[in-house]
Amino acid sequence: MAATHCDYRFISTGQDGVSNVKESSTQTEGKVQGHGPRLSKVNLFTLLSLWMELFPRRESQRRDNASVQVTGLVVVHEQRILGLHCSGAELHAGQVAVIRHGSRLKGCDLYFSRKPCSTCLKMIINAGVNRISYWPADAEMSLLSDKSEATGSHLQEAALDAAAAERLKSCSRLHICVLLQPLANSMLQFVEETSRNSDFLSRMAADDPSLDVPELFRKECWRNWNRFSKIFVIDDVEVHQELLSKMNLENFCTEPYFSELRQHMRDLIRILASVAASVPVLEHEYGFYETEPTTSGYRTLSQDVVRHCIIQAAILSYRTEDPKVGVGTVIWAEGKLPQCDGTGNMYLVGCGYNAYPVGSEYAEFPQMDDKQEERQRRKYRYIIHAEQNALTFRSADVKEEENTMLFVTKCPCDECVPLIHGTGIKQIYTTDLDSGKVKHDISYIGFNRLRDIRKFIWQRSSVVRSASEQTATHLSNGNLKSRRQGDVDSQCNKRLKN
Ligand SMILES: Nc1ccn([C@H]2C[C@H](O)[C@@H](COP(=O)(O)OP(=O)(O)OP(=O)(O)O)O2)c(=O)n1
Repeated sequence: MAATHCDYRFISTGQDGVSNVKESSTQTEGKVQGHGPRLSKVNLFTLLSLWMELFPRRESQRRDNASVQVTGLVVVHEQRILGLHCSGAELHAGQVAVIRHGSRLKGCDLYFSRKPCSTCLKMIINAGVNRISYWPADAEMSLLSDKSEATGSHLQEAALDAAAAERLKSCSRLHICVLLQPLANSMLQFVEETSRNSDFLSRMAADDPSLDVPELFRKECWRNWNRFSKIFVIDDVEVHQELLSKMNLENFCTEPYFSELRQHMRDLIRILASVAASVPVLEHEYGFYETEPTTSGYRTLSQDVVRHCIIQAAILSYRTEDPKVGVGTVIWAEGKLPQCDGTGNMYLVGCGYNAYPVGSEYAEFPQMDDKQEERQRRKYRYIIHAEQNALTFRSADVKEEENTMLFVTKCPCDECVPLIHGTGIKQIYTTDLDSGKVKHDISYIGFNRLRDIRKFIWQRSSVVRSASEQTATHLSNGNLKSRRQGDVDSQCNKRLKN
């Protein structure tokens, strides 16, 4: 499919090979073929911007003005993520980016979950940003007439804002466009299958073999899809076309571009729904809990924020280069600056996924795992782990006086544990499915021995655990089994299955 407009581009890797936005990826270019399907960088950044819009927020971070919508933002410099943001109570996402990055925005690409308003746009243009991409649904200044508070005057303001945004766009050299790429073949299926087999769901299956994990996963996907599609997909085709026209995207309204656009949007939302289902919402039953609670001065995050960060890591894992196992990491710190972001005082330190060394060519390094008898032909000595990439290419330093937290989708291994420790990370949020094991050429022994970092592990909640411990009793067959364990398990299962 051809690019449909000189400024607004819907990037296709299709028949005519249009690729006006070349993926000048650092460590991964040219290695897509031959591996399992992986997310393109454009889609990865787009998905992360949508997910940032959904960052859980406290009452004090909520916006009062319903016609200005919460917006997620990913700041990218030379294909690397510098910041993950969302609007705060007072500030729009674009304003947050200006406050957080200042003149470092020069040359950056910004991925917004909604078309930014003119107030943000003028500052972003002024900062010398390279490119802005936004999700082609409703704008930050809502253009939808059925918004409860969108009275006539709000809509008038929104129309004026859209006109100003157009004028700013046409008078600047900045590319403001819609970047979406069709997913690689079988990507949806691959994400569904791997998310269903996530370490988080596998931990639950190991805890309770009678748990119907596929069914739990299916329900979570469905719940997520219903929620996300209401926010990110305009159900009514005519309303969507009208919106696109208001944003000067009429070229998308013609067929077959319009149907293709909607299909790509829905596909990405399905990806988001599956990845989010890999860590199900099971309040009071499962969560990230500290195994050996310490009395460190730092507060612990709420379960919904932890889950949000873990899912950021899970999204990143779909950019892996490992032929079999994708791992993602994000590192966040709690800063001392006043809260301006919708994330409170949290800021991104770094993020990464497992991949071969930067600049390596396709198949330059061994790709086999333990199935290859000859150990020198296995991948393990060549792959850079997610944590290693996140630490190496971090966008901020780790400060001794701040609480820096690492979120990773697989238990840190013995190669990474000393690095994490040495960097000054204060908290780790992960799964311990592999902890204490030596699997193939990777050892996961050191994680248990880590003492001065607080570890929060995906597990049954302490309420459920202590209920079973208190009533532990020996059954006649000699196994230690809780008397009430059966009741608790079945209650838990009932809720999980409902
Ligand atoms: N905290 C971690 C743990 C692992 N890895 C990476 C290193 C490898 O690229 C991959 C693990 O590879 P394996 O194929 O050995 O994975 P498993 O042992 O999980 O596979 P399986 O259990 O299916 O044998 O994950 C990572 O980046 N960060």
